[in-house]
Amino acid sequence: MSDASDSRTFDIADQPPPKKQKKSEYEWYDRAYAKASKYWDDPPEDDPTSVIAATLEDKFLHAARPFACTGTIDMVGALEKVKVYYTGPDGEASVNLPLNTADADALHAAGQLSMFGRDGGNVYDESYRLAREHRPPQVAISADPVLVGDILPFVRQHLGIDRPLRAVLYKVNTYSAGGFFGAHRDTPKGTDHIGTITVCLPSEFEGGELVVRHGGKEVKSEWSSQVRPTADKPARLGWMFLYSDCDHEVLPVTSGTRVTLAYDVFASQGMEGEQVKYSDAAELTDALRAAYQNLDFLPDGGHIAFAMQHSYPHTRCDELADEALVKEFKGGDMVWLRAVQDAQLDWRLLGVYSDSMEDDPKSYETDAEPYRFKGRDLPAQEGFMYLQDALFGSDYCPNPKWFFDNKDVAWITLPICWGGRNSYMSYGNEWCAEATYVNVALVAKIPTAEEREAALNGGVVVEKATPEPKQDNDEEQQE
Ligand SMILES: O=C(O)CCC(=O)C(=O)O
Ligand SMILES: [Fe+2]
Repeated sequence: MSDASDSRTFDIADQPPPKKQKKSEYEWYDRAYAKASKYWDDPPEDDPTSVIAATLEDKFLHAARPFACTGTIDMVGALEKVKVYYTGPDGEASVNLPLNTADADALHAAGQLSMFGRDGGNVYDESYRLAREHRPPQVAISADPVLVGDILPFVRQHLGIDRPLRAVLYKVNTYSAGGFFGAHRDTPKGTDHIGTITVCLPSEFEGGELVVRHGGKEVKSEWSSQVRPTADKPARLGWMFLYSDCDHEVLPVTSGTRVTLAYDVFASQGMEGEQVKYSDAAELTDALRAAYQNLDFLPDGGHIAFAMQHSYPHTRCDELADEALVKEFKGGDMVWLRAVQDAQLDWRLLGVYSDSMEDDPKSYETDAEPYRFKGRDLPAQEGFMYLQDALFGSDYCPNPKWFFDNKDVAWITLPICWGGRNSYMSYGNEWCAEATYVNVALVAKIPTAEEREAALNGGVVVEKATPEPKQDNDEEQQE
């Protein structure tokens, strides 16, 4: 396992910073920051709120889910005679699997140079990505390994994804000796774009491990030794699924030619009414209820904040960002949401952004400073705001009325990555203006001890309030 600080994010703001605002408009923010930092910097051990927040953090982090899974498929039956067709310099060509050295080299030689997304377009930069590619319809495979190998049902079961998945072949990557692809996230191609599947074709190569990192953990492929046939084993395909917001890289190929199929994986939307029961959500709900009922916890009232552990694709067109976004929640984030909903807390989803990224257009470089929280050391100038108000306009438009009412914020889980504020273009394996990753925190309101006591005695249930209309926010801002 590598050091957690290895992870990098690649969203860089492409727009000018938001207009300078009058001092008075920042006051709510400074107050809230001062209050919130009480729980990040040396939380006092004799403070019940800090102790309960730490217990909750422990329980919530424990409910994390895998972010990637990997396996192999024997090349028997429908895969035994599979062919890859491609357009080469002399027209149409085809190769059999397992790839012999001459065929793998010819496939590589016929490919286009691979670019990647940066600074509002695709660039070719061999210090970051050295690979070639073929894209459909210039490439095709006679039997689809994702279907034949039943990869999608396995992924759904292993990662606890309750929606049907669809995999679309995006391209064929080839890497000769020295080839690699630096750490990146896969550019979202829509709000339903959830993951990536890479299938490694059998050929002779060494190195070229695909490494996926998330939240301080890593999953690594072992394909160079797994895919080639031996005396007693058929050739195999290696595969990996990853949530595409997770950082991943292809380590240098040390010899031979490595060939992979890259698929974009989409999750079906509109599956309401089919809620899966998460057994660990019940335990988290109980912990939240216990905290709520403990009148020593945030006695003056305030908020608890959970930074979601995955980033989510968001588009300019999402009007109801909260509702649209929670439907896309991945892994443990869905369990956390369910727990907060079941505890009937009044919650909102707020964007988590880093201003500092705007100053560093080179953060895609592999030696760039990672943007990640270290412990509870939250940088001072971070903003939390309504997604629909804040993301794409340049207006810095928080909603102090609901959120920053000068109350304490106890952070239960902290963000592990985030994008720049107002960052629209995404930086990843391909430039795409369709959607961008956002990082969000689920923030729930905790009434004062007095209010909670009254509610508990009267059996009053605290319900999620409907979001305030935008003009209310504007009025509040102008006051
Ligand atoms: O070739 C691989 O294993 C992964 C390639 C990749 O990450 C990409 O094309 O985005
Ligand atoms: Fe990738």
